Amino acid sequence: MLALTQGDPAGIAPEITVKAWRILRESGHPFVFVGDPALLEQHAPVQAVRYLDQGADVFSHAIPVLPLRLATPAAPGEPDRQNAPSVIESIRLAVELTQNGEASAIITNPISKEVIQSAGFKHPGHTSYLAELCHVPGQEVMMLAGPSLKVVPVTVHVSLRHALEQLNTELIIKTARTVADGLKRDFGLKSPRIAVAGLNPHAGENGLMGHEEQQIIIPAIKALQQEGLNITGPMPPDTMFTPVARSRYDVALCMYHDQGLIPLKTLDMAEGVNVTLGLPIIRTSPDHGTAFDIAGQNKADPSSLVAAIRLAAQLAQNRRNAA
Ligand SMILES: NC(=O)C1=CN([C@@H]2O[C@H](COP(=O)(O)OP(=O)(O)OC[C@H]3O[C@@H](n4cnc5c(N)ncnc54)[C@H](O)[C@@H]3O)[C@@H](O)[C@H]2O)C=CC1
Ligand SMILES: NCC(=O)COP(=O)(O)O
Repeated sequence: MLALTQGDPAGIAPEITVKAWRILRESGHPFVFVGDPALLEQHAPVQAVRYLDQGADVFSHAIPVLPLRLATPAAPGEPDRQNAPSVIESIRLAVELTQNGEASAIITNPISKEVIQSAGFKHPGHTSYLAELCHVPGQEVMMLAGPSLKVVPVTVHVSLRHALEQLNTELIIKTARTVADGLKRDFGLKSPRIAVAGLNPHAGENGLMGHEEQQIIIPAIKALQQEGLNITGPMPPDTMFTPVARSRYDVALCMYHDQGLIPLKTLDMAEGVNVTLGLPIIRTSPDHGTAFDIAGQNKADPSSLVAAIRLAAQLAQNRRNAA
């Protein structure tokens, strides 16, 4: 069974959950929503369950819900930090259910980093919180996967200035190893082809436009090649996302968040999925955020959540087959 978290109750999570259920009840891929049933029950039949495996019998006629209560009723588009503890508890509980084997994977609905951090949450997002809950802090790697492209940002939710300060050879090496392991284990690629982006225009053009390529990126690539990884670069960032360039690699290792997420969302916004590599559990998520601007207006596209649920089920199956 798959566990789907609540997400921010004032965003589009309730709407895309209902829409995803309508799509998936036909094709299978049952999930249990871990959250407040009040968010869904005006829009779809809902049935409370005590155990996740009860969800299988329920899913064809109602959304199975493992109930959690919000502190205050949700108003679409008006996030309230009083509900942050319930948002966080949904994630914690879904992870626990995955760790104890009740769930085969977790899919997280979007949360607002600003809202939960204003309520005292110490993590920049799900990814590092999941690693803490799984007792592997620092091992987590964010990958965005779509039909056209997979990208991994080496530095993630920090300012661009801070990203430059964080970037170093060891971080690139550690990230690339996790990516190679994850693509082999969960995606079934025998020797994943990793393309490393340069940082500077024209990948620095031999030091003419910056030295990070020679000082940081090329030493990492050489070390990883010596370990046997199928890794190339640094590639000029402005041409590495053309169709021809993309056909030559399985995943692009990008030096900062938007270097990878802009091409990914431009090409694959509807079906892009955020996958956390480096965890003992499987976690996926839609590639988009809370979309407070359209919450409650029946405008939200559930495709990315549906893709995230399908991919989580596929990855769980791959792990079962491998075991
Ligand atoms: N996995 C997660 O929990 C993520 C959370 N966020 C959080 O979401 C909040 C808002 O972030 P933004 O940068 O504004 O990104 P966003 O993805 O929420 O919205 C950007 C634009 O895309 C539109 N959009 C997003 N998803 C859509 C969908 N399914 N259907 C139709 N239109 C959609 C929105 O209406 C908005 O105009 C922030 O607090 C951010 O931290 C952002 C990305 C991922
Ligand atoms: N830009 C991706 C994003 O914000 C998702 O972060 P996380 O909550 O999955 O850590």
